[in-house]
Amino acid sequence: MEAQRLLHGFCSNSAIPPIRNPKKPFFMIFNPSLDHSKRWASFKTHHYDAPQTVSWSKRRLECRNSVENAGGFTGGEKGLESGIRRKNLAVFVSGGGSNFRSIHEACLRGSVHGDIVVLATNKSGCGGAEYARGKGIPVILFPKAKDEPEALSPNDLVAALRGFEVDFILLAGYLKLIPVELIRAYPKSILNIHPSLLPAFGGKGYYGMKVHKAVIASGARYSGPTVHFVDEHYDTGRILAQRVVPVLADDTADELAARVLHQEHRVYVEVTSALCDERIVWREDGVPIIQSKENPNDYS
Ligand SMILES: Nc1nc2c(c(=O)[nH]1)N[C@@H](CN(C=O)c1ccc(C(=O)N[C@@H](CCC(=O)O)C(=O)O)cc1)CN2
Ligand SMILES: NCC(=O)N[C@@H]1O[C@H](COP(=O)([O-])[O-])[C@@H](O)[C@H]1O
Repeated sequence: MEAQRLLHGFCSNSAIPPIRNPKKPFFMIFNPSLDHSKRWASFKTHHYDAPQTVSWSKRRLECRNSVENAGGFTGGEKGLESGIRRKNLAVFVSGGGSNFRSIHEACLRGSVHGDIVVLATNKSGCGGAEYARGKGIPVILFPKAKDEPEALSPNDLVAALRGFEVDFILLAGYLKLIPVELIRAYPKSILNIHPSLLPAFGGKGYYGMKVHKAVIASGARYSGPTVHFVDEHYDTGRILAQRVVPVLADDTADELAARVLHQEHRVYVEVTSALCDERIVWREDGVPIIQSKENPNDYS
């Protein structure tokens, strides 16, 4: 039976082919969370304006799901009224963990349809780890270091995250390079927040206050957080969201850091909400965009 449904979300997973040129009538989405017979669905785009003037805000993506009611979309499961399954999140921290706490609180109040099921850190005594222990969230150590002998190897880390049935990984002030084993195990499913407008002021050596000091020293008039997908290198993955704050003439690095951090807490919760709602869409040119929660016809 062909079920036509407006699909409010897309799994952000490398198995999903990019959205074809929206001016063309059909493209395919591969939803790996469904069993084999139900994974492909074709989508038809409807244009409200003449094709040459169509903009993302005017385009409605309609899923013509040519399969039976696919698992994972039934309302009867522990899913939302839209039938989208609640997601399991892993967060990686190295420090105080204010972004981690902000996302955890959003999960608890229902702003994010997900649960943080595990925290990973390279610093077992950091603030984020202490907060996790206080909330009953398991803490795992990665990577191995001389002062953390019980930490995990990359393959053990992947196995541990699979054991927690993690869907998405959020880096939040984590200061070590994520290994390729984890990136291959979680394609298009690892995000990071960086405290500058990438690609500026990113890469090896750019973390924490070093970033804000470099921004001020450069004379840049604007800064702000970037949320991006993680690839094998520091800060070079696909940009998903940014927010802009002014850099004031007399700003100290601490004042700029506080202004940026306030926006980090907001944008990371918004992005994590979109991730869990499957509202992240991959454009044909490989750029990820976010479907608005309020208006499914709007993207940013
Ligand atoms: N594979 C990836 N791993 C990580 C990424 C990424 O984009 N791809 N992002 C970082 C977070 N980050 C910036 O957002 C970042 C963190 C740390 C460094 C850095 O230079 N680290 C130092 C070591 C610092 C320390 O141990 O105290 C270094 O590697 O020499 C740059 C950018 C998280 N992982
Ligand atoms: N390059 C990575 C980097 O600099 N990340 C930054 O570390 C801070 C962590 O704060 P938090 O522990 O309070 O969330 C945040 O400002 C985050 O952008």
